Amino acid sequence: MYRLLKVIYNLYFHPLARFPGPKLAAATHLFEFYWSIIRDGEFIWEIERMHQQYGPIIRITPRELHISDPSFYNEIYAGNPKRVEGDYRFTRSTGVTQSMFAAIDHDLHQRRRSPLTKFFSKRSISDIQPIIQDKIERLIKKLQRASKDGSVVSLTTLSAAFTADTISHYSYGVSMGCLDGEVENILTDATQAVLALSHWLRFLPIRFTNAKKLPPALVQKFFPKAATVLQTHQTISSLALEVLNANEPKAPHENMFAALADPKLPAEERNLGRLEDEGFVILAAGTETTAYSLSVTMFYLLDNPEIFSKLYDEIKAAMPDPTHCPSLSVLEHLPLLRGVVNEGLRLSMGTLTRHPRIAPDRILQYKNWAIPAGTPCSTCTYFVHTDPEIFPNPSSFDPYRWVRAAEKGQHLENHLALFLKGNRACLGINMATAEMYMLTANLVRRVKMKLHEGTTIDCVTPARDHTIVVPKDTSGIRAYVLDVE
Ligand code: HEM
Repeated sequence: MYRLLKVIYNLYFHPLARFPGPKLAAATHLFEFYWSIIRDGEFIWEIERMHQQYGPIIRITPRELHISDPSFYNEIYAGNPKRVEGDYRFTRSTGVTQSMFAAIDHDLHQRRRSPLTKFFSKRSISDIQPIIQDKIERLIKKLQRASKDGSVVSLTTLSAAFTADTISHYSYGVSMGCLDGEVENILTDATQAVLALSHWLRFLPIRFTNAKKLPPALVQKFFPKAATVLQTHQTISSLALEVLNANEPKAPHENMFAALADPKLPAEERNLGRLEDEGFVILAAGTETTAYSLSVTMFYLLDNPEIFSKLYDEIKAAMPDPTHCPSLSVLEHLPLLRGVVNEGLRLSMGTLTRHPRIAPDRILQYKNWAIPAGTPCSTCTYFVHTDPEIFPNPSSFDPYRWVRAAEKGQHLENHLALFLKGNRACLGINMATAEMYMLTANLVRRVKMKLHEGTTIDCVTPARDHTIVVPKDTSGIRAYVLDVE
């Protein structure tokens, strides 16, 4: 009876009752459940279809709107001083409830984010170029070995090993060492395992570490992926404990864990659970997305030899000695490299999911529609990055579109939406782009590769939303290494 009344309320009396969209989506969350869970991450394609039928603003669940109009983007993803809140059904989707990402309230989110912002400023990232270059050298050694023994390499796995080693080294001072032995990356396995469940977690609030209460042998036998997640949590947990229990506390500027354990922070903000969750978010966020963007960029470069060769010439002129990479600021000013990085970021999409934001204290006016305060609203990056008005012929890899726009003084980069905008945007933008510029420049300048026959456009074609992008073919970007300089 209650459910029936709720459906009637949702359809006829809810503040969103007059917004366009299918009745089923407005009536019940089962519609979202079907497309996200039964159809395993295909809600985005249903949202695309709904926009074609109902126009730019649609009600996609009983309580949520999706707006596909780039001109409204900055209203949803607003910056300070506007208050912007997270949506509990989304923030719980990673199972890490005490992180900054999961802080719904605007002020709490800003308080959690602020001790970490200095680590990700342009200047701080410019200072860690030697760390990034060190990981690149290790990766190139692996490629050298593959060129000698003729083995096929997975650029997807190697990119994730590179990003995992870089962020672990930078965030708490110890590299995970994925590039040192046989490439093993429990972090990337754990992230993918958690994110594959992200739609379930919108419906069922679970904190992953609760699984710790189960006997480890049982978890390993019946939920091997959860076991990987727990293993990662345990690594992070022991690092957090070390920092919290240190006799001589490290200075907060030494590394991110030390900053999170700063005695000046309120006690409730520096307990073990909080450090574990924030640690997991930083490591996971710093690994998977950038790695995917890197491997997508390499796919398109290897698939377009003419562009590759022009880029090689540009980089060679700036990097005559292949073992001496120029500074980040020099790389960022190479027009074609900049176009390649931007185009790789655009086509990789970053995430395929929707990132809802709530304006808690104001009505958002979209054309004739007054969106009530407190309504979760989103615009998926995919719709911005494939908008033909902004990016003509959007599915083609055309780095020159960025070069042409820059020459005309157009700010096409304003439409690069994968890091989102506003005060809850990605904290790691500078780090992600530094890794993209440096690894791409080094690989193009120093390594001759050829795509494996089984690596096709399907390997970079978005198919499912597991928060991150799951491509049509999940076998990864594989290549032969012909020569290394
Ligand atoms: C291509 C690479 C990357 C993409 C596409 C990306 C994308 C995003 C997005 C969309 C969000 C917003 C999530 C939300 O609240 O709805 C986010 C948040 C975040 N990202 Fe990234 N990210 C990337 C790389 C990185 C890197 C390298 C780091 C380094 C640690 C990082 C750290 C974070 C953190 C800590 C947050 C939470 C920010 C907050 O809640 O205030 N990201 N990222």
